[in-house]
Amino acid sequence: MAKVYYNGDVNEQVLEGKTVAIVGYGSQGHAHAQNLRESGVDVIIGLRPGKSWDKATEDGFSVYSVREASAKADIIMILSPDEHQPAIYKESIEPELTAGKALVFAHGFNIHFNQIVPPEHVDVFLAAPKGPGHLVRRTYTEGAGVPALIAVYQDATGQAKDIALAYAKQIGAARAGVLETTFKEETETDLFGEQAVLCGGTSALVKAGFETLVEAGYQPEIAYFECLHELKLIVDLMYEGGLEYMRYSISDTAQWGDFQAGPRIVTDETKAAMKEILSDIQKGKFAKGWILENKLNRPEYNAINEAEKNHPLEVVGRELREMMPFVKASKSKGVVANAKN
Ligand SMILES: NC(=O)C1=CN([C@@H]2O[C@H](COP(=O)(O)OP(=O)(O)OC[C@H]3O[C@@H](n4cnc5c(N)ncnc54)[C@H](OP(=O)(O)O)[C@@H]3O)[C@@H](O)[C@H]2O)C=CC1
Ligand SMILES: CC[C@](O)(C(C)=O)C(=O)O
Ligand SMILES: [Mg+2]
Ligand SMILES: [Mg+2]
Repeated sequence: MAKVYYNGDVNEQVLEGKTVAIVGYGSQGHAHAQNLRESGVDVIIGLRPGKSWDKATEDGFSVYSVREASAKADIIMILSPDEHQPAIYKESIEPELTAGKALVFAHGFNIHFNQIVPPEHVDVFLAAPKGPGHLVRRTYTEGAGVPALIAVYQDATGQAKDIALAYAKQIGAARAGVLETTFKEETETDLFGEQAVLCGGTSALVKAGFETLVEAGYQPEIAYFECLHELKLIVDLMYEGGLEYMRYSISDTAQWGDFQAGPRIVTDETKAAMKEILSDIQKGKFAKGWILENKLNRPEYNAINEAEKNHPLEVVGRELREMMPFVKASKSKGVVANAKN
């Protein structure tokens, strides 16, 4: 059984007297910065001039160039997009990495796939929330938290694990649970989870269900509610009490349908595809493709992104959400206001 750390297991005093620089003020960046500050940590922000710089300034932070912030900080957390991190690191962070500082990641991609190679005299660790940044922030303000993983890649000070735990605690994660892992395990499981289940698998399932109903002549609005909107309500039940609680709440008819239809949808073939996806991640094939796609300025990413925005599911969804103020309310909490460019 994995050891899970909670608030009482963690000594946050190791962060006392230390300055944390958060590089990037997007989904994870704004959440880490605001949660750490409210937990009493000294936080500064590293950015290039632009929208995020203005937002972080508006939110009351001292904002510097990434180089200046890296020079001032003891702990440098890189929360810019994975694909920009190697260049930002080389140009603005590496020159300021004096002995005893800590370089921190929320995802292990660039260390695990050797895109960033830090000097031996710094701590390198991971504090990776297992949830979207806007929920890292929202749950913190509600007195709860999103669980996180920590991992130590280099321990130059002998304190890397304690600092990692304290960091995770101060963003609110130890309210929910913090687990120790390795960069390899975090990177491979995170990529697998988002591709096969959480994002890729779920989006494809929702779209296929919607298309099946609409192609059979049913109203798109009904198909949207059935295949997308209600998914959140079902997943909320799973989140609160596992599959058992979800099945307790749904009708027996639905539960029988679940048992009968589930294995016809996710077949041995689907599982074989999942194994292939995992293998591509483990062998570095996915990473290589993503790095190349970025070098070419994302031709495929941009084309698919545009087509997806115009999918009938998205068109009808935008219209229906306009009529649901409680759904739109999440925008004012920052989910869309802080969205990526
Ligand atoms: N999104 C999530 O919820 C999760 C993300 N992670 C990890 O967290 C890290 C951050 O991801 P995420 O929060 O999605 O990132 P975002 O895409 O939200 O980050 C955007 C931020 O990075 C800044 N940025 C972009 N390029 C540069 C640059 N060249 N110099 C300085 N700042 C720059 C942007 O500023 P500007 O406005 O100037 O463009 C903006 O503030 C990644 O490692 C990711 O894998 C881990 C768990 C979940
Ligand atoms: C599920 C996607 C994620 O891994 C996350 C929010 O945890 C990400 O990279 O954004
Ligand atoms: Mg993740
Ligand atoms: Mg991820």
